[in-house]
Amino acid sequence: MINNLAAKQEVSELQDILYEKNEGAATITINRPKSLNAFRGRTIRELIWAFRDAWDDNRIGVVILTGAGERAFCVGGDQKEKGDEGGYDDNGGLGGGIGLEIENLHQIIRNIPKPVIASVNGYAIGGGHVLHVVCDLTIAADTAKFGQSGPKVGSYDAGFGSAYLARIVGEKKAREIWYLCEQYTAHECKEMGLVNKVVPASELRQATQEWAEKILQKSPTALRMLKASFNADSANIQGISQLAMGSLAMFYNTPESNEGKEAFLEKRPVDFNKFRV
Ligand SMILES: CC(C)(COP(=O)(O)OP(=O)(O)OC[C@H]1O[C@@H](n2cnc3c(N)ncnc32)[C@H](O)[C@@H]1OP(=O)(O)O)[C@@H](O)C(=O)NCCC(=O)NCCSC(=O)CCC(=O)c1ccccc1C(=O)O
Repeated sequence: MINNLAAKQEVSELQDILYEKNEGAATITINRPKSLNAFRGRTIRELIWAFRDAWDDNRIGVVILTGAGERAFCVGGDQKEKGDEGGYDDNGGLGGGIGLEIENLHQIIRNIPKPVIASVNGYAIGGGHVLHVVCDLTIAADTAKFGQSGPKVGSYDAGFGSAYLARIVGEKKAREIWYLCEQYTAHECKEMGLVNKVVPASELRQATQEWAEKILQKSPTALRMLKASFNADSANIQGISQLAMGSLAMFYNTPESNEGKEAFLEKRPVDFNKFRV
């Protein structure tokens, strides 16, 4: 898996996340609010490092993942950091060849033997939506918005982002989410079984804390084994995820994918018609 000593050297100073530990709970906050907490290569490396640290620390029994500011949890890959020739290359993190170790991040969220709560404080879009999907539990502010956007911007997560999503919301709904790229309210997501609890935005922090405290009162071994059991049923998606990220690396090198990215950055309507041949 991941050598956390090497990772620690690489992220010796956290720039893109905040990380705090308090009475058994570790809170990881994606801290790029100016970009609506979009992630770049460094962000993913820092997230992996923090999850690994929480894994190694026996005093930690629950992990909370959230976003800084009031607008966003995370809106996926930072389109402004994406190069013309294949992914989010910023000198490292070549997992899957897309310049982001996103597969490793999904794996560590799933495999850390402690419950992970996504505390969704705003937009959870694209790769940011996938992050809450792979967390064990999701508590959302009533102002939060959820959705996938890949096919609008020339991207996709055809691993846990699609196959595991379908297990949660059902095949039809998962296809709708990806094919139409619409946004859904927190209450709509609760109805789909995609969100566990919705609270007023001003109560999100407190509600998340209360769930963390309830989890901390439970047997850590029982929770560890239950999480392993829940994971076992969807473990085959890891192989699909490898294929998906490998194909994404090749897709990012195409004019079709670039059209999606450029249209978003230039704030103009996208034109994929020329690729329907
Ligand atoms: C999130 C929005 C719906 C918010 O809309 P709105 O409220 O109108 O605000 P904006 O004015 O659009 O945005 C404010 C400000 O933030 C910048 N910004 C927003 N999103 C991004 C981003 N992803 N990267 C960089 N910057 C972003 C925006 O440009 C504005 O800045 P200004 O300087 O003021 O112009 C809306 O913003 C939106 O739809 N954003 C795009 C979200 C997106 O496309 N995310 C990536 C999707 S890719 C995907 O879904 C599948 C792929 C995937 O999951 C994945 C898998 C493996 C690796 C990476 C990814 C990945 O996510 O890329």
